[in-house]
Amino acid sequence: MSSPAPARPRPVHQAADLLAAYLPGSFYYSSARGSLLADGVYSPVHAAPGGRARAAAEVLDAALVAGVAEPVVAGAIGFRPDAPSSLVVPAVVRRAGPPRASGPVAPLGGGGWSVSPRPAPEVYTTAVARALDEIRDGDLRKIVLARCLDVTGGDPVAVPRLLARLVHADPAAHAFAVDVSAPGDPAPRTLVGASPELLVSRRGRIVMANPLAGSRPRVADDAENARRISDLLASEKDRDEHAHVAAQVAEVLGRFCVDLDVPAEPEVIGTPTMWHLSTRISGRLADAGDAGSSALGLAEALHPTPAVCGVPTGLARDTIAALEPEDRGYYAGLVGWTDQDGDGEWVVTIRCAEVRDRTVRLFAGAGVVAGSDPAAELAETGAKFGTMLRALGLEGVA
Ligand SMILES: C=C(O[C@H]1C=CC=C(C(=O)O)[C@@H]1O)C(=O)O
Repeated sequence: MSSPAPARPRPVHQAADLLAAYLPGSFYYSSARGSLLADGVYSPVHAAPGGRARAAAEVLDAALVAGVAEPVVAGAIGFRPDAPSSLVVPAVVRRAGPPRASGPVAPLGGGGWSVSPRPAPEVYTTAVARALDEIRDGDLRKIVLARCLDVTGGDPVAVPRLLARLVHADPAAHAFAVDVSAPGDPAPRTLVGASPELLVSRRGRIVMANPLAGSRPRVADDAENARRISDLLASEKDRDEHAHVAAQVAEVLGRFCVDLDVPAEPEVIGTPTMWHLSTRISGRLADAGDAGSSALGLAEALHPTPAVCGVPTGLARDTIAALEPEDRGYYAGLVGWTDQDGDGEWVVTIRCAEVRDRTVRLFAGAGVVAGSDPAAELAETGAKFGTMLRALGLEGVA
């Protein structure tokens, strides 16, 4: 019978070195909690939705016995229940502190970019109008409708530089790069982004979530930003959109936690491109020993929140399938990591893009409730593309 390998001292790494060491094929994740770079595959984790946390716990146990130092399960899970996932226990994991602001990272170069919205803007606004009809006439109360922007350059996209520009633009964001290539793909595919939305994090018994919904674009002028923040806080429509998400996240975490703290009022948080209504929810796990309450188990229980799907969930998911012509793939899913203690961090896969060779497919969605305006939702999704467009050096094209 094999026995666990003896513990080795954890090597010390700098966050900047991990970012510099990232290459396509690696898994990179950083946030205010720390940075993680993982390489190679000890074992993939294959399981159906709802069974991933248990499967992950089993593979982590096996990895520990086989001598993988401080193993984690890392990767991404797509939006739909039948969407692909790319979860692995990597062979080597390096960790460091949170990234810090660095000097500017040089632009990607290349030039000759072409930009195509998918679907055409008027198809998106028509879908929003149809969703509003469904809300008025039926049981749908909220739905998030998304669209894409395909950006193609003259040369293969330098994913490490794109990731470094995202981290530099907002070191506090949940930045990620995950290999999501599937067998038979003609070129490797990488999911890359900087999400502001913490789906769930777990540290020991303490669980946190930060649902977001309700948005205004951020601008350069301080006085105008102050106006937008007070307008957002006062907007019935945005508060309604937000309340659906906060309530569902609190309800799900309430099944796992004691002492759940749910602030009664949302606050506003900012990214370099957007302002959002935000609720920071925290709780203490009742049973921290069960695989179902690992960070991945909690993330699976929470997904999809009404920040990316809607209310009621099943009807919203069906309506999204009927109204969105492009497949979401990994967009609006979850990305993150969980370790053998069940600790970890998972974020909602937004403000992201899938890179394949010379093409970058950006995704953005907007919550639709009674009172939404199709043209305003189109503009909001355009502003949300800003995170990735800035990193590509293409600000203002959407
Ligand atoms: C679905 C997205 O954002 C979500 C998160 C924050 C605010 C949102 C909103 O105001 O609609 C969305 O629910 C996206 O960026 O693609």
